[in-house]
Amino acid sequence: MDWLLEIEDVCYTYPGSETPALNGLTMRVPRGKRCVLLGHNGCGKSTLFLHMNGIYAPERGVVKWKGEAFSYRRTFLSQIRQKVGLVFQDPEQQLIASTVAEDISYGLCSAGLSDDEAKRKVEQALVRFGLEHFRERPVHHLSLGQKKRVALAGVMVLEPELLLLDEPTAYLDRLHTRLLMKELERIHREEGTTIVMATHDIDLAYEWADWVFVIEDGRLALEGAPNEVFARRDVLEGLQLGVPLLFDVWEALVPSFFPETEARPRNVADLKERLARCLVD
Ligand SMILES: Nc1ncnc2c1ncn2[C@@H]1O[C@H](COP(=O)(O)OP(=O)(O)OP(=O)(O)O)[C@@H](O)[C@H]1O
Repeated sequence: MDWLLEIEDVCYTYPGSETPALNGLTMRVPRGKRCVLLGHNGCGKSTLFLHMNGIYAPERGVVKWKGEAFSYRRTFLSQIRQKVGLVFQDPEQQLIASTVAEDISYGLCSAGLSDDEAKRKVEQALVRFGLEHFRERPVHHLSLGQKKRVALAGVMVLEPELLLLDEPTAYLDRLHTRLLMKELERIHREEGTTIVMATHDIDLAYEWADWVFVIEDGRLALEGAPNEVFARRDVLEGLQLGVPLLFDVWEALVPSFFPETEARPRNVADLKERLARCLVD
């Protein structure tokens, strides 16, 4: 496999803390994949993201971009932050400009785009995230979910090669979760963006991802294709993470309705279709 970003034996302990947040973590992000990062509160997901775009430097271990170790010099860091976009869990940490349109255009202007080109991209992003009516709104007048959408738009408009999303659906309602997932699908398909999403939504993880990482106590506990990872019910239940609802439903239907050899459905629509066919037969 072709790795975009590699984390090798990385350790990191916050000042004043006795327990390491990352404790010998080794993992590789496969290029072009939609990856999810699963794990309990406090297992180290956000700390890992902060290492992946060079905001934090590891105490021990190495982070590599396309096989090259991070150097942490100013020029290297400014280049890596153009390639690796990070949307923080808390949008309040991300928003800087006074209005929504200014905030989304902030990174584009620093990237040296012409005013016309930046304006065109900002308009597109406003529509894609359902923010067209908030264009001139002061950022501090927005709800938390609206702020989260502005933060997502402001990073995604920069078209990073690797997009890191720390719980992107937190605070989003159903409609805006769907809009976000549609947008992630589009950038993955059209621009080949590699995406890593930290989430607690195991059902969304199963339907969306093509690679899954499970982190526990600052280390990699499990990784692989969703069907392989979620088949490890023993490990996932031992970690109190559980398995996707579709897995449980499928197991209740096999073998009475479907043979054990049949591949598992990846989403609800797929299951509905198969059930309809099965009931007609
Ligand atoms: N600024 C900080 N100072 C001290 N300790 C911290 C700091 N930030 C995080 N930690 C600790 O580091 C560990 C890892 O935290 P991190 O935020 O990376 O977890 P997480 O997996 O992202 O959690 P969540 O699912 O709740 O977002 C936790 O034990 C946390 O308490």
